Amino acid sequence: MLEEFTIPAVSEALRARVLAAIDAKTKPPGSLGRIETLALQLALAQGRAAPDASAALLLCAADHGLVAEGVSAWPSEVTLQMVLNFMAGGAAANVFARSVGASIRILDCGIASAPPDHPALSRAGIRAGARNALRQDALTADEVAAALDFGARAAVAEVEKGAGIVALGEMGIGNTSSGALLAHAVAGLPLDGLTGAGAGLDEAGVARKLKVLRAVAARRPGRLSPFDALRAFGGLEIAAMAGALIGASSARAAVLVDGYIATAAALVALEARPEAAAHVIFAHRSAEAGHDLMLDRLGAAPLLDLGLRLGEGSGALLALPLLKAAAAMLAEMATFESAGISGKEG
Ligand SMILES: O=C(O)c1ccc[n+]([C@@H]2O[C@H](COP(=O)([O-])O)[C@@H](O)[C@H]2O)c1
Ligand SMILES: Cc1cc2nc[nH]c2cc1C
Repeated sequence: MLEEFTIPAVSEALRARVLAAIDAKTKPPGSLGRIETLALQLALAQGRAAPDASAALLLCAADHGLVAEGVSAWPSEVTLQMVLNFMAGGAAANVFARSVGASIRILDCGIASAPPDHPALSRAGIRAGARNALRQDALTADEVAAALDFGARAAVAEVEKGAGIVALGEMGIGNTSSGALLAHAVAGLPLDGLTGAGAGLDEAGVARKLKVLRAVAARRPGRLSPFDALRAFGGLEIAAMAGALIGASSARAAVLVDGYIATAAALVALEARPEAAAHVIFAHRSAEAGHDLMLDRLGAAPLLDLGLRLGEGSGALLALPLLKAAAAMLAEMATFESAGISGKEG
């Protein structure tokens, strides 16, 4: 998967240097807890002792033919309508991005009806939505490869424009179904534990969704490779996020993963490219059932637990100030020596 995007190995010399720099700051060793490990992770991911916390959110949007089977409380048109909202600056993602100083690039990875041109929009031009995965594979091999490549190149472009952190968020009615199916097929997690309300199904709706997902999974039973799972279950935005994770890692950025669907993309990408793990930070624990199963499988300790289940990168943007604080700690905090403070006794 994306072999041309090679991910540099973490420098052990840099690790020692950054750990020493953190311990030289005016605080008892370890007293900034997770902020210290975040600072180290940012530095190692970026390959520099003074990491950059400027962030770009890739907002990956696409549609899903499986919505025809009643797996979402919302119609597919809402994907495009929300993308128009992103363009107008009115969505939660826009509000939070403005409040934390992150940029947003909207990626039309395969929306059923194309949005109008906009300076913040890039188009994949692959296909207008994934096929109905109950009837046939959601994507062809060429479509998966193109979506991975589109995401990887979009991420590299953001790093080249100056982002040290690439945040991954999405918009796609029906995409919790793809997320559940991918986590089931790639990681062997149980489908019933992975199936939740998504954007607002009631109890009967969740039961219907689980029935559909079981039937979809039965069409492609057993464990699948990350690539084959994306073919079978889609979606284009999830493949693009998986590609973006690999692309951003290859370009020496940290990757900030949003909620349930972005984590499914990370599960797929890290199964294919485990060497990217050093770059990946999980922003929050979503309220969507099954997110904790994915996070546990990844050995991830998300930064926030706020009961969020929106998507669109909202949780990643809310976690960003913690990363900014970690980078600022490394860059700006005085050392015992510079501040003339006595060292610890004993
Ligand atoms: O990020 C999450 O944890 C999350 C959890 C549930 C739903 N969503 C959002 O809701 C949409 C998918 O929900 P659904 O029910 O249509 O599959 C999609 O646009 C996601 O951004 C997002
Ligand atoms: C309104 C709405 C906004 C969203 N943002 C991300 N997923 C979403 C799903 C819905 C339904």
